[in-house]
Amino acid sequence: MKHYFDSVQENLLLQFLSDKGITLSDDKLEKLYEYANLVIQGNTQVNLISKNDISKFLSRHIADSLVPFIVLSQKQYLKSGMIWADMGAGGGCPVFPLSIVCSEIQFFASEPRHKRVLFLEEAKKTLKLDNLTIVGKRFETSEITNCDIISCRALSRFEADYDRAQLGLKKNGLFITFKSKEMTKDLMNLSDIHFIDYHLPLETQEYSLVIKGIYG
Ligand SMILES: C[S@@+](CC[C@H](N)C(=O)[O-])C[C@H]1O[C@@H](n2cnc3c(N)ncnc32)[C@H](O)[C@@H]1O
Repeated sequence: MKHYFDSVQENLLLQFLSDKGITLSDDKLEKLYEYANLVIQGNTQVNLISKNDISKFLSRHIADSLVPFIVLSQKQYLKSGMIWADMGAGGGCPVFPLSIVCSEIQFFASEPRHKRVLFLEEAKKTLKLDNLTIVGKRFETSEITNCDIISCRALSRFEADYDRAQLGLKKNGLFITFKSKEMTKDLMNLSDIHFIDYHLPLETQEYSLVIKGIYG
C-alpha cells in the first residue's frame, strides 16, 4: 500500500509507542496507516483536520489518540465487551485509532456534521471495523447509553463535556478528555480526577490526559 506520509512519521509513531512499552501487531499498524491515508486523502474533499497537521498526522493525531489505550492498558482496566463512546468524532480521532487497537471493545462515535459522518462511514467500511458504530447525531440526542467509558477530544469546556457524558455513562464509568497541560489548572480540585501528562513527538507543549472516575 502506498503511504501518504513519510517514514520519519512512521518511525516517530513507533518510537512513541515503544517508549511506552507498546508493540502493535503488523495488522494493527497497517490499519492505522490505512486510516491515516484515508484522512489525508479525505481532507482534500472534506475539512477533517487542519492543513498544517497533514504532514504530522501520525505523530500528532494518531499518537495522541492512542494515549488512553496506553494509560488504561497499563492499569489493566480494559476488558473485552466494554462499551466506549467518543463524542464529537470529527475526522475520527481518537475513536478510529482506538477501535483499531482495542478490537475487543465496542465503540460508538457520535458526530453531527453530515460530510464528516459520510467520511467516517466510508472509512469504517474500508477498514472493516466491525466493533465501531457511527451515530450521525449530537451526543445529547444519540441515545448512546450504558457506556463504560466516554471520551472526547477538542470538543468543548471540561464541565460541559463532563455533563454531556453523564447522559451515556454507566454508574462508575470513566470520562476521559484530552487537554493541554496549562488548561488543567482549574480542574485540580475536582474529586476522582487524574492527570496523566505527556509529550507528543515534535511538539513542544505538554499535554494531559484527564480522567474523571476511578480506574485503578
Ligand atoms: C474540533 S472537532 C474535534 C474532532 C476530533 N475529536 C479531533 O480531535 O480531531 C469537534 C467535533 O465535535 C462535533 N460536535 C460538536 N458538538 C457536538 C455534540 N454536542 N455532540 C457530538 N459532536 C459534536 C463537531 O461537529 C466537530 O466535528
